[in-house]
Amino acid sequence: MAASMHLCGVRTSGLAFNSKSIEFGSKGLNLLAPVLTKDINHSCGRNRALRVTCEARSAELLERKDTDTLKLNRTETKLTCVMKFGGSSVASAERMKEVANLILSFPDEKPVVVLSAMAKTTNKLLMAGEKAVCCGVTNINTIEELSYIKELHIRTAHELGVGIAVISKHLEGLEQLLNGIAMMKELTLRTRDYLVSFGECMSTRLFAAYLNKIGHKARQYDAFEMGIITTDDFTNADILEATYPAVSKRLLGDWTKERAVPVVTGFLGKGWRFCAVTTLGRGGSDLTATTIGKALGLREVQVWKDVDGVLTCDPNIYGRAQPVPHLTFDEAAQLAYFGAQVLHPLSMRPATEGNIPVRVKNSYNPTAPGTLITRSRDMSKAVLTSIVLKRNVTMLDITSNRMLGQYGFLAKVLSTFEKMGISVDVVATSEVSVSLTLDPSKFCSKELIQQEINHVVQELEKIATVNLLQNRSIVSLIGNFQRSSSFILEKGFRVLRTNGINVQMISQGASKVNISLIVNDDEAEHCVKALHSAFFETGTSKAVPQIGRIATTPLPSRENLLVQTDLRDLQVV
Ligand SMILES: Nc1ncnc2c1ncn2[C@@H]1O[C@H](COP(=O)(O)OP(=O)(O)O)[C@@H](O)[C@H]1O
Ligand SMILES: N[C@@H](CC(=O)OP(=O)(O)O)C(=O)O
Repeated sequence: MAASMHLCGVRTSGLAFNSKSIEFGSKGLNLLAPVLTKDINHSCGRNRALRVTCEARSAELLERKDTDTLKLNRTETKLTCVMKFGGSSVASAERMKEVANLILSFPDEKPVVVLSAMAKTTNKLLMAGEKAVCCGVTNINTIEELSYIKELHIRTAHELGVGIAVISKHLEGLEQLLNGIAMMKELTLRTRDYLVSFGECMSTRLFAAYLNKIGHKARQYDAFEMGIITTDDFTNADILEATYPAVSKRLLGDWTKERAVPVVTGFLGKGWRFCAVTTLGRGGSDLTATTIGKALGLREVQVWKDVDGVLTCDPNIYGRAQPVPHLTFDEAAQLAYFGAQVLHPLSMRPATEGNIPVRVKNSYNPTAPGTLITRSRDMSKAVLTSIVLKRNVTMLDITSNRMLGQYGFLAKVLSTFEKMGISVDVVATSEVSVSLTLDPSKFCSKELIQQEINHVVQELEKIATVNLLQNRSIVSLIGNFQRSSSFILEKGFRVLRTNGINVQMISQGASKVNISLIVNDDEAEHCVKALHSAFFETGTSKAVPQIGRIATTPLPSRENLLVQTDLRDLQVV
């Protein structure tokens, strides 16, 4: 067996598997073996033939007990942390220079740098792609977003003094791709991912070239050639376990040979089956950062933004938002999941698994302490931590036509969503009815959202009466509900009643760090402001006047509030 094989098309010691063949390199066998079963489950789904082949080869792999295992001793690495800079932090040549200075101002840190595309680039690329579909091949150069992207990157190269050679191939490639889209008159999800990848590929090349120019050795990496292996879910791919050893081997291997700062594209990966470029969902560079942090077992992951850390609410909704000094992984994950744009919803997963602290910092204000996210924190004085708003949610009230047993009914309802690939955010049940919310932003196709919703309603109407309620918002309160739920609810509902806001559902997660309220979209911002004023601007958010527990049984009538739980940590009462 060859010592060096292809890992999803990437030349590396390890394994390659696709729908037709699976091959294993002699190096890295033991390293990859323990993770393979998880990846097989994740990726093969119901493809039985593929699963059987994968499992057979996995067993063979484990039996061989190859002694030529790579010794990737974590303690040998001098790489200390990940520093991830978002689009706002690398928006211009001037910002890139500031970021370079910032990195150099920590001489003891040996960071892996992860960058997003320059601000606005991803949106402009997507817009250019949409326009290319219908503008005709001869009119590509009239797409103003293409001109904007070219102009921005060429100007940045000049201002950094690095010459445009580092990005000229990508600029040409981008134009060719848009031509192809115009010719085909279609933009598939796969092409969309390839299209947006140009943003990160160019920002990292410019930045690495600049570091080299100022005498600080740097090496640029495309994540999809570095071992970030994902599912093939274009536009929303999930990281596979095989990523960790592959990334570790590649980065540590190179670092051992030459101490050059790795500058890695955020947001991107390589789909395991088709070997095509994938993306991790909008804001996915945070997930790249924590994935690398876990892969290398680093001391800390820093995500540098344009705000002083995670704030008590979205500053775009309410200007009086304040930084939250300390959060647990669980709190941060809930906050991100329920819509706080500041962190990617899945970014806390690798950090939690690897127990790697995450620090959210402001690249515009580096001396601000930021937010530290760790496994645990002193919760004795914590009450409410943050308020998050997720708009444009659809709510369904589903009542059984027949008096089916609750378990059978619930199973049928949920399997309808499973079959249609629609994820449910929060769910509430009583004996014969279920209420749940759907997040339209998670639907596969923006154009088909209404069609998909109508379809799901039609399916559910075969077994139930369905009431569709659109234009709802989820207002999530993140805090210490283990200790002070009665206080938060009592105070929160008083505020809502005084402000005439009607709450239509309540949801408490089993992890006891969040309660979500469903309100009308047009009342949601007012709701956030009123709650923020009451909890964060009167000095009561830190004091716990009473200790209480929330009842988790549904209230008797659907006309009343429903107490429920979100599906990810379903709590049975
Ligand atoms: N609770 C919150 N705390 C901090 N920022 C928030 C919050 N909710 C929304 N935001 C928004 O998230 C932005 C930062 O996230 P993002 O745009 O992904 O940054 P970057 O592109 O630099 O990674 C902030 O500018 C802010 O407007
Ligand atoms: N450029 C991608 C990935 C990303 O993470 O960006 P940012 O760090 O600027 O949110 C996006 O816009 O979604």
